[in-house]
Amino acid sequence: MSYDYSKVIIALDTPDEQKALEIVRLLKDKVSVFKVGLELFCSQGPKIVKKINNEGCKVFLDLKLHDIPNTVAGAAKACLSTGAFMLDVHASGGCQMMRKAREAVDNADVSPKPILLAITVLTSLDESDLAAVNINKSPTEQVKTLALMAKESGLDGVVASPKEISVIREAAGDDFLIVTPGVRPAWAATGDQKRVMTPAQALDEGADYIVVGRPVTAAPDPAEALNKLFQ
Ligand SMILES: O=C(O)c1cc(=O)[nH]c(=O)n1[C@@H]1O[C@H](COP(=O)(O)O)[C@@H](O)[C@H]1O
Repeated sequence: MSYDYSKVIIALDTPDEQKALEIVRLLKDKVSVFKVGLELFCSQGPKIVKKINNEGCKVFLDLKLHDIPNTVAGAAKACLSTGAFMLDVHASGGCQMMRKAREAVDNADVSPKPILLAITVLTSLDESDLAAVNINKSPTEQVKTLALMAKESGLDGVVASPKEISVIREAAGDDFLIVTPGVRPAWAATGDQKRVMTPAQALDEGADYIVVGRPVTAAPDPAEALNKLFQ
């Protein structure tokens, strides 16, 4: 079975601009969306987004905004000027916060508008981690609650683990985007990810995008690792 590499987002978790751009240049024939997270953004600032765009690639600007509604609205507005293709906020910031982020995107004079996603339950957390913060629900139940809040707040989709795809689809429908990190080919180490499936399983379950970092970027030959992502 052949899998669609346009659904693959590569996470550039490095503080180093040259290393990030090297990976983009090495993989851009196959993948067109790269993720700039807090490590790269805090090290290099917003200009890194333009530099990746100049390579002909799109950027998921993954800053996981989570604050009071007014502050998140301002930060989302500031993110829009970077030219990002995707932005995210934490669903657990609440519906009012997510609606303010939605308004900031809708009111901005940018075209096309970025996709606005909500983080549900981080893929590094399991049931015992949720219990430790007094959330006495399974990750699946909590993801469903947060995904429905995100949908009600007008967001375009959510970030969740592949294990929750079918529950989100059933609750939120086919036109709600599902982006799944926590993907690990059978040949890769799980590391700090707890709710995982393989990239092939995640796409079979119906993920719109999968996010993968270290199995590709930390491999001795990232291009070869990308080629065998679905094995
Ligand atoms: O928002 C994310 O992208 C994200 C959400 C989540 O729940 N889990 C998660 O791992 N991520 C990100 O996805 C990437 C996964 O990287 P690897 O674990 O190296 O494949 C990292 O950049 C994380 O910040």
